[in-house]
Amino acid sequence: MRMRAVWRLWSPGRGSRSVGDSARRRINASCPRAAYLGLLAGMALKPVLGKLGSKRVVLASASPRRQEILCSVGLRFEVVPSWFKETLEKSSFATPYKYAIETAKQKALEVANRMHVKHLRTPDIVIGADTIVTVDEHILEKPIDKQDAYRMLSRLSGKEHSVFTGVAIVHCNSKDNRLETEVTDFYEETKVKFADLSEELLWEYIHSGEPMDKAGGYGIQALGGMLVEYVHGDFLNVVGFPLNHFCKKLVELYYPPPKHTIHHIKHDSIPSVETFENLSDEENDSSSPLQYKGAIKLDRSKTHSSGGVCSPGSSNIIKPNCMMPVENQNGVMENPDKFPSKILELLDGFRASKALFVASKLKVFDLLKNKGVLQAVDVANTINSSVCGTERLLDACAALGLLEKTLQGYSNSDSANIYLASDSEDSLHGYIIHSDDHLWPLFTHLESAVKEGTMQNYRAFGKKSENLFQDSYYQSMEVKQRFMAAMHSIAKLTAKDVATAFDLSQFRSACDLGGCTGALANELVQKYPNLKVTVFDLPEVIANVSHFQPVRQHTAPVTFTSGDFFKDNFPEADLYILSRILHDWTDEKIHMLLSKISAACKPGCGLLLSEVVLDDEKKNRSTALLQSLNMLVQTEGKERSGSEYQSLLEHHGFTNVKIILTGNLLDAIFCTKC
Ligand SMILES: O=c1[nH]cc([C@@H]2O[C@H](COP(=O)(O)OP(=O)(O)OP(=O)(O)O)[C@@H](O)[C@H]2O)c(=O)[nH]1
Repeated sequence: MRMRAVWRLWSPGRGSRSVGDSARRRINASCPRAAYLGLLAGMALKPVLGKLGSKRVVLASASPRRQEILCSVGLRFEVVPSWFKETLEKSSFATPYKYAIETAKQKALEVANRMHVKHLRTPDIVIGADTIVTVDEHILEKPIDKQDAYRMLSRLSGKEHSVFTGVAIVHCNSKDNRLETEVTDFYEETKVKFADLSEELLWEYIHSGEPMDKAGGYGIQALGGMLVEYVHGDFLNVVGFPLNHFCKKLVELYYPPPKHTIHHIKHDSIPSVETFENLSDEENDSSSPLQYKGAIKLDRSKTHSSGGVCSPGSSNIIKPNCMMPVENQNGVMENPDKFPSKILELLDGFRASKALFVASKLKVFDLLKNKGVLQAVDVANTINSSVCGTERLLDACAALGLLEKTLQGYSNSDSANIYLASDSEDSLHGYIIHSDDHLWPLFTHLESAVKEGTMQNYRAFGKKSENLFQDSYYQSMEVKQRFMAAMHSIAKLTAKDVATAFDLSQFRSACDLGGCTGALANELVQKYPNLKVTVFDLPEVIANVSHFQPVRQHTAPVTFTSGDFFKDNFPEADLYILSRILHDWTDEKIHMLLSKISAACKPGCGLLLSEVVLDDEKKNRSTALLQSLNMLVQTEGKERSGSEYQSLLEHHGFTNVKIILTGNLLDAIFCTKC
């Protein structure tokens, strides 16, 4: 059996497939019931997603497979890999799965604590997982070297073994600055049987490099799939995350079924599709004040009635658009109406954005940060606006979670104090104003941009953009400062995650090409005190960087040098950085730039990119895909997928391309010059 044919099934190279695809294909071929359940899992998560949509969900895992499994069902989450060392004493656990659960729990708790203490960003939910393989009463984790992989795989050869994934879902709450956590955990077991493996096959597989970061030393979703005779149970559990069981847990946690319906639900291994679809609307949220709780107790004739009025106070009259579940003839709860909540939310999106923009522009958040609590009339007087208009704006902001409203008046929410006040360290004010003044007018011409396939700067601002940056962003001092403030906001928000995505400790000098205000550079010198970082950017930018510099920084200062990276020679360095640069340009210009960088790089030099990385199929990451539209209306560039970046980079002699989806607004890509 030769292995070359399916190589790259998983790696982010061209022709790679997502775990969803490869997993589904395999399940379909070998286990129709599992295929059915796999599909159900996707549907099941959707309604729960609505529930999680407003929460800050963190995946405490560096495993790209876990990230992709959860991404593929549309869950929105940040990735913060756990620093917990997997060194629990195995013999102290009565069963292997208890060990996996405890490790998963410790991984998640470590991240919850770290985020709470260090970053003052207490997540709502942290998910941790740990996958182990057990055979002949041995627990196998990830091999430490090739010999170890050999020992593991030869143990598995010709036998059935178990794969356990322990999962911990940690709900967090910050009370008086103390972190409170509530842990829900579970495990899933899948049995896998290996064929007899010849020495030659075994070593060929080990030399492919695939076993090294995988529990038991194999990746069932890729080459390792060829070693497998059968799988009994959840395939994705073997890959690293038991999605189906996870969905069931979420449903259990968020939608405990009303008692009298339990016996009606047809249980296969998970509740039927209809039951999950019932959950898709916020209005079914048991914590919602508009939940129409009483209606569930209606006698059947009333439940099936189609007339009447539905109001919170009149529980025994029901109309279909109240989205109450009703029983169908099989006794399964169904939603009579497919209410278009998602579409309505999108329809409203621009109103919410504009409310945020206007409140920011009128400095409402600055005012409330300084004054604490104010009545609408006081806010109106201070911002020189009508009382009736201000009151509606404040109410809308409160309903959107940006403000808090009590009898005493309006005050900032925690996140408004951190991100919306213009003087706060992590303020997004600059980006909000840029969005209102620059992106909003451009987006009003999205239709033309789509029809013509070009940027809309001329239509929006009456200026031809022959030289994008000179003509669009640096045409006046005011626009330039606004643009720099916007870039600074995003760079500050993302810098830590980008700077820590890869270990860059071997580098001594770095040059951030187009590094603007130096926000990422300043983060890098903090993390790597021995790294000398130069920011190289246009003279117009460099002339204005001073007031963006940190006040108290106990590291060697970042150096700023002016020049045009397309035309001028840039400073020598052993690490080059391009953050949000490539997405501005066409492939042709990118080739020009990468070829210059490649020529400047000695072998072993590194190149760090930070960009929004699209999934290869360009269908999952809506924020990233909307960002690509953003590039369409204002530049000649676009956002690209991991494979597209990989191919651009490899073309210029950069190898070992690694991508980390940080869960933040920018992802990180690292490669080295061979
Ligand atoms: O068939 C496959 N089996 C297992 C995997 C991958 O193996 C690892 C398991 O390791 P662990 O649970 O310790 O997770 P890590 O990768 O170290 O990430 P954490 O940060 O979460 O500790 C996991 O990545 C599985 O996906 C596989 O790919 N195929």
